[in-house]
Amino acid sequence: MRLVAEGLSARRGEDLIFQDISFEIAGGEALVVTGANGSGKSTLLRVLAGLLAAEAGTARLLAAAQPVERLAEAAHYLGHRNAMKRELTVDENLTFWKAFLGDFAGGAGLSVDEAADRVGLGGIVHLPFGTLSAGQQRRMAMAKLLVAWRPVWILDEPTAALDVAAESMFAGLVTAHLSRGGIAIAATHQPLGLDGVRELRMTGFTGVAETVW
Ligand SMILES: Nc1ncnc2c1ncn2[C@@H]1O[C@H](COP(=O)(O)OP(=O)(O)OP(=O)(O)O)[C@@H](O)[C@H]1O
Repeated sequence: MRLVAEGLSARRGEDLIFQDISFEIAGGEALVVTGANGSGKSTLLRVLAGLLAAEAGTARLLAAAQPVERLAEAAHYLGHRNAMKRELTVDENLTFWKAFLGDFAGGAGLSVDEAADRVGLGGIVHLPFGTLSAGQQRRMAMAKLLVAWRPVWILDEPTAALDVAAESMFAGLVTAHLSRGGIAIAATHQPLGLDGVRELRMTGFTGVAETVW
């Protein structure tokens, strides 16, 4: 499996945020996206996740398991927000995501209870998500990655609000995902505690006039 991005450019409003970004990631590899605030990390991840149209370029997953029309079909996206309903319990939220996302070919997600155990929160799946601490909420959002098998993980600041123990737990989740042949792309200001990770450094391109193209 390979994720191939070629000539990606993106615009927010009138502004060109970045241009001509190309990279290739094989199964089992991770790419960390770094750069200053506003340099376009989240924008790039949103383009990869299919949430924002690219101005130019393509991102494709070449997978042996099944033909992939859109990268988003094979990807989990964990954004700044946790994408959980506050008034539903942890169990109800994760059960929804498990059914909604389904499994991509070549793998199977964990049960809700197993996923909660894996993020160290096994005893509290009956609680409304909104009653959890910020760090617990983030851990539960990570459990979403585990309940449905998707080979590509797209992660925006995944370890914000996590304590040191949770950071190392998360590094373990990503390492296990890579060892299953998965791919991880993470924007971060903090080291993720992963070995041998490639870096894509965003330098920013905001405010450049269209005529510069
Ligand atoms: N919805 C939007 N409309 C217009 N401009 C936007 C929008 N969202 C982001 N931008 C602009 O796009 C640029 C890149 O933002 P982006 O969130 O991708 O950066 P980032 O590298 O992820 O930043 P941070 O490290 O602060 O999270 C910024 O100049 C931002 O102001």
